[in-house]
Amino acid sequence: MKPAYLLRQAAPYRRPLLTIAAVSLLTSAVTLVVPWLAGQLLGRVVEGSGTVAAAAGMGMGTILVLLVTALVAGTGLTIAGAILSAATGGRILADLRIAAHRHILRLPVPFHDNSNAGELLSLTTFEVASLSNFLANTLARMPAMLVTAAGASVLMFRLDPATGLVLLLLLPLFYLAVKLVGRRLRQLGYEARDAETALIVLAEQQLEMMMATKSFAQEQAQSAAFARLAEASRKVQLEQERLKAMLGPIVALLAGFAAILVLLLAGGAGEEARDPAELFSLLLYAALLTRPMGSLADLYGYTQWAGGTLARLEAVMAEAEERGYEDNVAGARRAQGALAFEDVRFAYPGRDATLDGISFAVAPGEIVALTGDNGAGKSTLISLLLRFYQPDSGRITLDGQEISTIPLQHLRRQIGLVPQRPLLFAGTVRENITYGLPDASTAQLAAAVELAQAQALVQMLPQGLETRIGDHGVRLSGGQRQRIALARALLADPPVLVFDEATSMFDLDAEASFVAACKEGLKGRTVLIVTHRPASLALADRIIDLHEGRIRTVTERHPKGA
Ligand SMILES: Nc1ncnc2c1ncn2[C@@H]1O[C@H](COP(=O)(O)OP(=O)(O)OP(=O)(O)O)[C@@H](O)[C@H]1O
Repeated sequence: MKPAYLLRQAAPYRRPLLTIAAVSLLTSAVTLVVPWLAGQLLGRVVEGSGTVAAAAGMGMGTILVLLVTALVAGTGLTIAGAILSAATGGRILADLRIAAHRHILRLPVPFHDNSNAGELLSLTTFEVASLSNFLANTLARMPAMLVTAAGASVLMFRLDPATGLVLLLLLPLFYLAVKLVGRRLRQLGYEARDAETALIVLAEQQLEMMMATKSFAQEQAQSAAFARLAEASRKVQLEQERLKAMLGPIVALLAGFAAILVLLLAGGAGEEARDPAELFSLLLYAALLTRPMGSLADLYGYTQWAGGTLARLEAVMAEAEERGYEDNVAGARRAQGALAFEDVRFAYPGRDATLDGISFAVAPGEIVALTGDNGAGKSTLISLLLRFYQPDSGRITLDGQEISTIPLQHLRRQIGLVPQRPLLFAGTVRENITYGLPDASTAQLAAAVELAQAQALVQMLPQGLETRIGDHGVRLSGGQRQRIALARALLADPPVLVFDEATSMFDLDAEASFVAACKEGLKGRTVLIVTHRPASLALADRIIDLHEGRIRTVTERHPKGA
């Protein structure tokens, strides 16, 4: 674990963490006083005199009051410490989650291409939870645990030096045992986390593939795959819990044996009879010592394990965010919509160039169709325009300004994209359409629905725009989903519209009618249409045909001035 990163994470919570540490130190001070007072009380009860207290002139009543006060204070402090730890742990958890999630949303598309959604999910949910628990509970309470252990040892040593000697001899043995078991615990912690993450990843993937599983009748195979992972996770967790279950009590037992030994030595060694008050205190201190010893062993493994999670979190947080985020782009000027690609070349990492030597310009208000074989690079070209990826060379401009210099969100808000596979979420039709413009007016909504040829669909739905779709709602057909995605892009009325096979699932009549409506409704907007279908091609002023990443032909359908 890198302590510097840990300290940075803990820095904003310095105050509550220090408060927890202070409260637990106080608790441990009170805890250390109790055995002594109890010993004195016992001495009074048995013999009528406790040596030290008697010397200090303390009466039995005073001792009783002090003892009760210490017990009540100890209880109060323990409760306060637990609540404080829970509150601080919760705060750290929420903050870490929010920060990690915000960061993940801002990471570039290539990062998401190469990472697994399930792994990110597990990092921001249960892994971060264990980390915040570690910071607030384990780390903040460690000083108190050490102080209790050290305090009990020192006080025992003062009461009886032979005790101290035995303790000193036991210490290296104890350290060795803790280190060995702690190492195994750390390994098991890693394995348990990996097993649990693999399970989440598979479950997520299987839920997404539900219809494929059913149509290929693969339920048994998929169940078996899940069962294997669930079983693996159970086994690791069992081993982990078994070790944990044994560790604390066994260490406590050994410490207990040591205490008995100490008592025997201390009780029998001296020529004079021991003061029963001292003996009783000694016994209580020995009992007190057993608790932190067990916890310290557990702590060692846990610290190592939390370090692993921290390293994963650190790796994700160290990934650079997309360049060009500006928090306030609301006031930026609407673009005219002139686009230009100038000798653009682009290759996905580790692959040959997907696009090469791409040059073309689109004037504001022009409609340009991109066509070409599967894999020719059409969607990639659109991705470059939206700055999902950066060209390796060449320039892409909007209104003459290179897009890499335009604030990212402003650029993207100038472009209404309808992707090949519309992404709709479980919510109402209205929520889905207004996704990019949550405060759209009724008139804007109605216009977008009409232009997307979605009125008939909305009227047909049981609660119109308020009908829930997706999970717990109505399932829509491919063409219906496309209409909603179209309405979503048209709603904000951006100066540039990009339709990537946006009407590929429309029936022919519907497509022809959409094309006709677009001719009228999209006047003045720059439109890029990726399509193979004649009705959409008929809409275009120009058709650019791509072949293996290069422009093969350009067909002017409505030559300028004609
Ligand atoms: N994220 C990615 N990482 C690596 N390679 C990719 C990625 N996305 C696409 N490709 C590759 O880039 C090439 C062009 O893909 P693209 O989706 O741009 O083609 P397309 O012309 O839109 O095809 P289609 O008509 O089938 O939709 C393909 O060979 C594809 O495998």
